[in-house]
Amino acid sequence: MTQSKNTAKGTLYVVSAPSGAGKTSLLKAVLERMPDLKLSISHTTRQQRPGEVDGSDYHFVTVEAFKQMLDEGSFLEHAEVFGNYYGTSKIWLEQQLQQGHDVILEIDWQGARQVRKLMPECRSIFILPPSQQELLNRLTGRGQDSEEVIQSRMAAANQEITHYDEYDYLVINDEFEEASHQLASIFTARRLRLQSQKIRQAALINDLLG
Ligand SMILES: Nc1ncnc2c1ncn2[C@@H]1O[C@H](COP(=O)(O)OP(=O)(O)OP(=O)(O)O)[C@@H](O)[C@H]1O
Ligand SMILES: Nc1nc2c(ncn2[C@@H]2O[C@H](COP(=O)(O)O)[C@@H](O)[C@H]2O)c(=O)[nH]1
Repeated sequence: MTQSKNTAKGTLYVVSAPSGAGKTSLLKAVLERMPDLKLSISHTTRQQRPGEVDGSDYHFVTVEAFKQMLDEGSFLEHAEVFGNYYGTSKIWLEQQLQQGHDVILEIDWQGARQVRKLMPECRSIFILPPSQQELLNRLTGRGQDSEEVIQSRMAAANQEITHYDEYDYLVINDEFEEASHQLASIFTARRLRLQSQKIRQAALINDLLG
């Protein structure tokens, strides 16, 4: 049986949240449970944080290299966030989706808007912290940003949060385990759709049907 072009494709997910809300930590926990999900690694001009690995957390590039990639049309979307450039590589993403992988983009609301316009079939998820005070606690507790950077991220959080209702799903990251289960359940539910199961479970279904 030949699969139609559309059904063979993976699902694209866009995940956004104010800085410090916990999206990286939550996605890491979900990926441990669902290792076949693919997380896109963005290019950024921001400074590498202690403990971050080039090519794993981000592709850290110079402003010149970023602008060259932009001129060459290498990015699906890009944005300036907190004074640095961030972008999603187009080629890698297209290959993964074409091969049927589900891919997650961890990007800001500006990038999410661009992706929704280009790929309206994507599904988007917004993550909120339980309160402003807890967001500040998390940014401070992470211990990786200066006081000045933390203050600018708190100010930007108010702006980012106003965009929550542009997304398909909303997860409140209060208790970590519960939020990570909720996030995982979004990916799982989509995989259980009949059209998706017909592809994923083709061998089993064929066997049962005889
Ligand atoms: N539910 C939670 N309860 C308590 N602490 C949390 C929770 N979720 C995440 N954290 C902590 O909050 C801090 C910020 O989390 P994380 O780095 O994942 O945020 P982020 O949204 O990815 O931020 P950024 O956009 O700046 O990368 C980390 O120290 C993380 O361990
Ligand atoms: N539009 C895009 N936004 C991105 C991308 N990669 C990350 N981000 C967002 O930037 C901020 C800051 O992240 P940080 O790791 O420097 O704290 C956060 O909101 C990310 O979601 C991207 O490729 N495009």
